[in-house]
Amino acid sequence: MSALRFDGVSVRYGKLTAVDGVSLTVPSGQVVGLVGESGSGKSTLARAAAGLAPVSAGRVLLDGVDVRRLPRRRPLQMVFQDPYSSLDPRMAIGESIAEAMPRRAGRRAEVARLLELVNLDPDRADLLPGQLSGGQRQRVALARALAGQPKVLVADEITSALDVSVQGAVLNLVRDVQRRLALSMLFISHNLAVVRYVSDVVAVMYLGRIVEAGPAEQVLTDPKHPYTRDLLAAAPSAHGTLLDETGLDALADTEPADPHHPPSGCRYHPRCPIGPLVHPDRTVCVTADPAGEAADRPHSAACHFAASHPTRRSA
Ligand SMILES: Nc1ncnc2c1ncn2[C@@H]1O[C@H](COP(=O)(O)OP(=O)(O)OP(=O)(O)O)[C@@H](O)[C@H]1O
Repeated sequence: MSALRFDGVSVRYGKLTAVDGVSLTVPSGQVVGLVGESGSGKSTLARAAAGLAPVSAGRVLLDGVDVRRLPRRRPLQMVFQDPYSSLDPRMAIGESIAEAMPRRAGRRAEVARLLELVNLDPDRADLLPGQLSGGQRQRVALARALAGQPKVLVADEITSALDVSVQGAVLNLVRDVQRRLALSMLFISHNLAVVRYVSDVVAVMYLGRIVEAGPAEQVLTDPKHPYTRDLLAAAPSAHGTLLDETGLDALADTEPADPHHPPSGCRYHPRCPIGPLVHPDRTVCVTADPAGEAADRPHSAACHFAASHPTRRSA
């Protein structure tokens, strides 16, 4: 089992800081669900873990080792929204899986074992990805990721492009495999119900920063940060079934955030229902960055006034 740690990680694309000084740990054998609106930096953080995004500050550590120093066949593998990003459409699925294996010996048997692990018939190893359904292709992408014998999986919106009818099955499979192999997993989804279903810990991202993190149930039933509360309020089905759409993007009746011009102080202050919009004396929200408040406590929120406002549960 291995822990993945982001240690003050920033990623810049030109003048845009997509990820800004993020510190977050994915503990051994646990699932950390990462949520936030589109453009908050979730995929960029995931890509930084896999060495696919340019880290301009900080480090990503796997068991204390900088991921930039890991061998090419990394103990960290990614599964993406679109399985075609890891599967060659002209290559038989068995070959795609075999190609990702560290050793040549015993590949055929290992391909069969992996196909069985993801509930696919090993006799279908000669099919091309285009001959499978979307859900089956995503199972193959998972098998290919597992072929690299990872310790950590990074899953980025892996069910979002699938038919609603197969999302639950793929999700169950991923959760089952994660538990069986005791993998550590960073799991990204815009669907709060999906994140709740698989995650031990939930981290909430806003404009490149983690604004709240803690045990999944606590964050989702007793959110501390006004942004998390607004997200949950905009997603009434967060506690509903897996198949409900949660509509994270429906949040803003206020001005959406512009990552090119992040606000001063707390980045949520122009939209915040407990900030200077409503309490003009709360100038600290405009002048001081509350990032320090989100230290490595079990349940932390980067907000100057989180403590002075009752949570939903106690309200
Ligand atoms: N390769 C890139 N070059 C320039 N800007 C990028 C690049 N990748 C991402 N960005 C920008 O970085 C910010 C964060 O994007 P990112 O895709 O990480 O967000 P996200 O939370 O995953 O959103 P989504 O849910 O829509 O995928 C956005 O403003 C995006 O436009």
